[in-house]
Amino acid sequence: MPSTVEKSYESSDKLIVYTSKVSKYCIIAISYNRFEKYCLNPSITYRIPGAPEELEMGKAMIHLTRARKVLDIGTFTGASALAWSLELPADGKVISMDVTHESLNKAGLPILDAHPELRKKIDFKLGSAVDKLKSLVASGASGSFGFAFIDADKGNYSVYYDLCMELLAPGGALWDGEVVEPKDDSSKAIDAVNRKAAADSRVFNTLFNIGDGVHLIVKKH
Ligand SMILES: C[S@@+](CC[C@H](N)C(=O)[O-])C[C@H]1O[C@@H](n2cnc3c(N)ncnc32)[C@H](O)[C@@H]1O
Repeated sequence: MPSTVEKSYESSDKLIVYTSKVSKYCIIAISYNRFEKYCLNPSITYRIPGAPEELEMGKAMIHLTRARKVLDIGTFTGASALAWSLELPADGKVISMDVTHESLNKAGLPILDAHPELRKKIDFKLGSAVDKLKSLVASGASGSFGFAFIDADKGNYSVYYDLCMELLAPGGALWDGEVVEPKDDSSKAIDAVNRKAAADSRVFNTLFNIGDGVHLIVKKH
């Protein structure tokens, strides 16, 4: 039987459509539909922004953990970074990283430029996320982040997991953006990090049927 877990904007499932209608997606106020429209362009490699329900759930985690600093691994258009910035206090910071800023420049920055109060909370870093995370560790930032969202190249998920565990404070939440049955190299890499978290006594972990599946991992106190 095919999986019924999918992002709300791709779904015709009545329950998913209903729950997404009832949920209040604050990011829509900041033009989520503009991000979606950009992503419909067939020339875009990564056409998938985080689904609104995933971004809203992440925002709830930022609120619950009272995070002041957030890691956003995989910027793409900037939609997820923007969502986290909405929930952070005025002096909060999102460190968002990507190997390209093409989609950010075309889709996210024009939206953020109209919201300087959000733009100032986001530090967009260009380059390999592994290198950027290692630099943060080297700069003494270990244990200082309250929330991390992993949503980039699947082959590096295990490395991202280890580096985020180092950078997160106890009680911090790690959010791994996709869960699928292991078939190809990407889904096998996601499955491997899911099993790694499940076997890691330093964390609580649970898989949610939200969007196309989300793994929430919380570093224990
Ligand atoms: C699924 S998209 C991210 C979506 C975004 N988080 C959102 O919610 O809109 C994945 C992104 O990861 C980036 N990426 C791929 N490999 C990377 C790497 N080694 N380091 C940093 N970013 C990478 C891609 O360029 C792409 O923009």
